[in-house]
Amino acid sequence: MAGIGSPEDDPFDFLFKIILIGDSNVGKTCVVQRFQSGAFSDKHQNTIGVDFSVRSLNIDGKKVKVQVWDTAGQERFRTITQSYYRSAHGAIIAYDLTRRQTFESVPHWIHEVESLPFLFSLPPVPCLLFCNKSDLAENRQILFEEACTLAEKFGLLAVLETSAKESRNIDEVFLLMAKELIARNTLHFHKDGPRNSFVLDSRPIVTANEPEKNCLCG
Ligand SMILES: Nc1nc2c(ncn2[C@@H]2O[C@H](COP(=O)(O)OP(=O)(O)OP(=O)(O)O)[C@@H](O)[C@H]2O)c(=O)[nH]1
Ligand SMILES: [Mg+2]
Repeated sequence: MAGIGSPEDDPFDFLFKIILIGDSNVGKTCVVQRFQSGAFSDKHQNTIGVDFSVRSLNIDGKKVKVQVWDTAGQERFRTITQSYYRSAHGAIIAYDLTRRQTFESVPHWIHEVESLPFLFSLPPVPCLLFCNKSDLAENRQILFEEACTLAEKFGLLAVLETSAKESRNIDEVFLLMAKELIARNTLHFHKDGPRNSFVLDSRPIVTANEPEKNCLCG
């Protein structure tokens, strides 16, 4: 599997493709922008289709490229966004803790992930939940404990409260997912690939152990 651009110019140890889903206006794009560039803008523009971004992380001395596909939450883009699911390694689902409706949509998003074919993961597809806008806690409509219960019920990896505005828990979301993907995937050495690199094989991968299901409560 090829990396982005020239592997010689930009070698990496791992490459993970992560799909970001959830209702419109929960702050998916703001979270990705904060993760990628450290910036936050109040200027709002709904995503049209899918936006793509990439950031390299250093995890335990390894260079990990995280490609994030930030999807539009609006219903009218659903056909386009679903076409990106199958080449993702993991899914991150977002809701807005000030709007209960966005939390009630989470089972629907989980169902979408479970019902669509993923090329690079066998079920259960690693799925992580975050509740955004924790800076607006005074308008909270969903207790964190409710989110933990839901995460446990559906076997999600973790649930985190984030704020793109105040830069809370943003890197942690992607780090948790990347670490989980490193832990659960069998890696194959590609002789012709980037120097000193292991990249994910494009076959579905069987894991020996069930991933630990965490709810980061408290
Ligand atoms: N207070 C607060 N506002 C936020 C936060 N994150 C995003 N917003 C605001 O929420 C609105 C929606 O943000 P987006 O990132 O565009 O939402 P989205 O989920 O990408 O929406 P779609 O692209 O339509 O799916 C914008 O007005 C943001 O400024 C946050 O952490 N705190
Ligand atoms: Mg968006």
